[in-house]
Amino acid sequence: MDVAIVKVENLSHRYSSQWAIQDISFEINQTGVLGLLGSNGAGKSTTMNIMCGVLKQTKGEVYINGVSLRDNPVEAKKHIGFLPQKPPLHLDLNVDEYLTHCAYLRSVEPKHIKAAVEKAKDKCGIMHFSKRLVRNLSGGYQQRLGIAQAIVHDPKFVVLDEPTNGLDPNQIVEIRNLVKEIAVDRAVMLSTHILPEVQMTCDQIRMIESGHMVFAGTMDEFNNYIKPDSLVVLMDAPPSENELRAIPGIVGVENLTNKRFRLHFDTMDAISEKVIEASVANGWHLQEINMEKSSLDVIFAKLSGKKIN
Ligand SMILES: Nc1ncnc2c1ncn2[C@@H]1O[C@H](COP(=O)(O)OP(=O)(O)OP(=O)(O)O)[C@@H](O)[C@H]1O
Repeated sequence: MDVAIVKVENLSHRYSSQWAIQDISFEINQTGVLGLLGSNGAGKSTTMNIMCGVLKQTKGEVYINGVSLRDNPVEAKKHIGFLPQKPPLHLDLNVDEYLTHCAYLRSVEPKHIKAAVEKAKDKCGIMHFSKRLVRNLSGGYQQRLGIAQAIVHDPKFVVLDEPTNGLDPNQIVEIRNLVKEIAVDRAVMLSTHILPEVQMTCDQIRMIESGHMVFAGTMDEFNNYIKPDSLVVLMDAPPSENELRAIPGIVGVENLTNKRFRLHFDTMDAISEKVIEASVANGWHLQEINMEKSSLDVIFAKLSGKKIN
């Protein structure tokens, strides 16, 4: 069986007397972007810092590519790249000097450093800035450089802490695309507060609240965490509300505007088909039919308030 890229086992951490996270467990088995969500103070940074080997956990284990971060930190860290919220840039070095320094710190073999630097620059679209001082790069290119330093040693696991923070809208789009690109052949864990960013970038979601894991699943599962219970329909020749209420599965009808109705249902079992069939059979001239899904904000709020057992 293939070894997990990351395995987190019963991770708990206490700052003085206060538990910041408790009993967090999950695995990352595939490449792609995993979003780590949670309100302020939920425990995301604590979890990420432990997973990057920056903070030593009170309890539990983290394995990176099967290597224990506690027992063999040097070996485990060869497989980890990290871009903290504040990129660790050396403003007085040029791009090549800085990346060479990072590759050296990351134990890339000296004979492979030049190629590793070129590859990271190429991946991050900063080839043309090789000799530019880091301080003279724009915010977006500094962030690209931050990502380049996180992948210069070609790690299997990369952690990015709010990588689009402080960027302008164009730079944000570019960095999101870059994050998706680097996640093609490695696992990327992304912490962000921006829910549309999560939707656009992430394949998997883990959500922490008050130090506990409250959600673990795919982006689709997160999107559908709150089951829809209504449809909005537009009909050119609508029947009475009573006739709509008589469709099997429909339990309530709201007249929204002229010819537009919200239909509440109790079970999703082929409900759209039932409405369409009734419309065709009775000549109601159905023009539009849309399932009403909860927004990410509503799902996030519901999970944030989830009771911890
Ligand atoms: N160095 C520290 N000493 C004591 N308590 C800490 C320390 N760092 C974090 N905490 C506490 O641990 C809990 C989790 O904090 P953490 O920074 O991991 O949350 P977070 O989800 O990353 O929050 P944010 O989104 O605001 O960065 C919070 O209650 C926080 O106050």
